[in-house]
Amino acid sequence: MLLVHAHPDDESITTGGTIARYTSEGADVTVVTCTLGEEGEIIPPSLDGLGSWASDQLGGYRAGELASACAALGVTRHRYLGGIGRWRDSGMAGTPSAAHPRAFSGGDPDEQAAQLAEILDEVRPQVVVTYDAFGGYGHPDHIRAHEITMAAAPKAASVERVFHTVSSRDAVTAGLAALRGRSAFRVPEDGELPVTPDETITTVLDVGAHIPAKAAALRAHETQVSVPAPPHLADHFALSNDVAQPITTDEYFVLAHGPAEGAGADLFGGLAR
Ligand SMILES: CC(=O)N[C@H]1[C@@H](O[C@@H]2[C@H](O)[C@H](O)[C@@H](O)[C@H](O)[C@H]2O)O[C@H](CO)[C@@H](O)[C@@H]1O
Ligand SMILES: [Zn+2]
Repeated sequence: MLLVHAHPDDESITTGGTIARYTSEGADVTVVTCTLGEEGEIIPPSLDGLGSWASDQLGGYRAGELASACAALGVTRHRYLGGIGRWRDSGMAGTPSAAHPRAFSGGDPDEQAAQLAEILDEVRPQVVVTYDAFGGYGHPDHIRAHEITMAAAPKAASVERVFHTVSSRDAVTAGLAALRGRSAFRVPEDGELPVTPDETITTVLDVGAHIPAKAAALRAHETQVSVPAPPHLADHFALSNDVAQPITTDEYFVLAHGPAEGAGADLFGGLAR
């Protein structure tokens, strides 16, 4: 399996349970991260001086967070698209950082797809995972990660399936309902978080046994993610916007390429392993 993510933290937020489950089952799992997350906000006040508005050292710091998160998930190998530092976090849609000469979303998509194809040829994954066409929630780097993955992965000789990682409307609604009145974070209204209608989801992967590993990986991204401290059950987290998001015991996917037979509860279902 190979997963293509835009920033350090996405691998844990959207697919942390999936990575932990498959590595625990002995699968070879590669994470490709396209940027260093240089334009991120910073949660701990003591680390604020790392920000792009100050010393601009956040990218290097997040590389360390990512290494810790990958270790917590048992990731087999990690690659930066084009090599570490080649592409820079573009910032949220409409922010000036998109004009940076190394901004990922402003780069040549053909060059970026070729860089990904090089990693696919090296690693030879059976299954590839990335975001849907909206990038999950519209971040320009997530959208570009989707675009280059869909350009490169279906053509790669080893790739049998490509999935989009999505959030289930029903699971998010139920998760938020269980948080109301007991979370230190703001619990959003139904419909406020970007979700996928459950009738379009093709694969529901049970990751309930791997929530501790996912929570440890989320906590490794201390500049981006807050997870309630134990002994609280790690059933939710918040980003720097302090908006509660449920940690669900399933992770959800839409099959975008390859055979559907056997893929309902296992990304490798029905494939020779
Ligand atoms: C999960 C994810 O993709 N995070 C991105 C995102 O960070 C968000 C952004 O700073 C937003 O302004 C905040 O309100 C929100 O809380 C953050 O999660 O965008 C960052 C800048 O491109 C990126 O570094 C971060 O990884
Ligand atoms: Zn991201």
